[in-house]
Amino acid sequence: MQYYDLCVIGGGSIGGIIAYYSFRGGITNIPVYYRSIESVEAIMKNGGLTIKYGDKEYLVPIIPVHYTKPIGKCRFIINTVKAYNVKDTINLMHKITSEDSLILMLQNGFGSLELVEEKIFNRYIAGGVVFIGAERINKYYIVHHGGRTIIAGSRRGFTSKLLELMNILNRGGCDFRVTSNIDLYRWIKLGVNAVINPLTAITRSKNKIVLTRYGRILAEEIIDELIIAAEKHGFKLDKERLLTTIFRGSENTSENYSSMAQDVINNMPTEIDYINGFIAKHVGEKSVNGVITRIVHLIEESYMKNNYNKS
Ligand SMILES: NC(=O)C1=CN([C@@H]2O[C@H](COP(=O)(O)OP(=O)(O)OC[C@H]3O[C@@H](n4cnc5c(N)ncnc54)[C@H](O)[C@@H]3O)[C@@H](O)[C@H]2O)C=CC1
Ligand SMILES: CC(C)(CO)C(=O)C(=O)O
Repeated sequence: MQYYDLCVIGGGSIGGIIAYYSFRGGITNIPVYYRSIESVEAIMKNGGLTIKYGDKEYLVPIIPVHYTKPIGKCRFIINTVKAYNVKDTINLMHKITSEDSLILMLQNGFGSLELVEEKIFNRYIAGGVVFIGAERINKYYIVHHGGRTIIAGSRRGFTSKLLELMNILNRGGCDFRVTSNIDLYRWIKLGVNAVINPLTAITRSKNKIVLTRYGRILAEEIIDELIIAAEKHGFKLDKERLLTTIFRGSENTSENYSSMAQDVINNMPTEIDYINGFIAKHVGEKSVNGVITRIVHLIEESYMKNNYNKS
């Protein structure tokens, strides 16, 4: 059985960026698991992934693998598929891990980490929040639009494995930090995503749309409800600090189309149920977050075939 230091599941925008930082951090053989065979072939032909960061392009020589054909076990597994695809990767995660492996889930919103914690035992499991803007232009070309921070932590108690992963990614230039209170950061990141993602998706705009007059008004309305939801889970969030974080995040990734705007532009499903839909579940479906969730679902229905008759 072949052993690898680090594998990525889901070679999209963030998966590609993780491969980039890992390679620069000294990991040379990085299996990246793809859902489509066309992606595997395109990346082989290109000799790896091309990552554009600033005005430079870097070729990252990964090992592209189809997710149905695992090639060995991994010490670190970074899962970067969309939240609604996580359930399809459970089997793969079982196959490519041993009891010594650490799985890091990097999905936005709430639900993905919980699902993996529920389904996978005898493994180290952590969650992380990503403050990086990235865009997949084609199957092998990804643009890094800014931000470089990832905060990670395990809800199953401290593990030094996260510090090992931190060393690799820090060496590669990623500002990867480890926290003992990952849920606090997940709530803060939920605030960032609950504002930036739907506003950019509805308007098909870059992240800087949030900095406009109406972007700021809606941000406040969304955040007021998030604070109520967080309180129900025992987290007291400060509104002004949260808004500052959100507006700073929009500035740092101003030229990025958020992951949800990219979904809408590419006629793909969105993660709205894991973000604003999750908040609406706590504060009522008639809330601002409830309305935003339904508007994004309406937009999805406008392009997802055969959905028009669904109730
Ligand atoms: N793009 C961004 O700027 C940011 C994204 N995020 C979050 O990171 C996560 C990933 O987002 P993106 O990279 O933008 O998504 P993406 O859609 O670009 O990439 C996800 C990839 O996973 C692949 N995939 C789906 N099912 C699979 C399977 N069973 N096996 C292997 N691969 C599979 C898809 O084909 C796709 O290429 C999301 O939860 C998103 O919210 C967080 C921060 C920033
Ligand atoms: C940080 C941000 C807002 C970057 O665009 C993001 O998390 C996303 O696009 O999903």
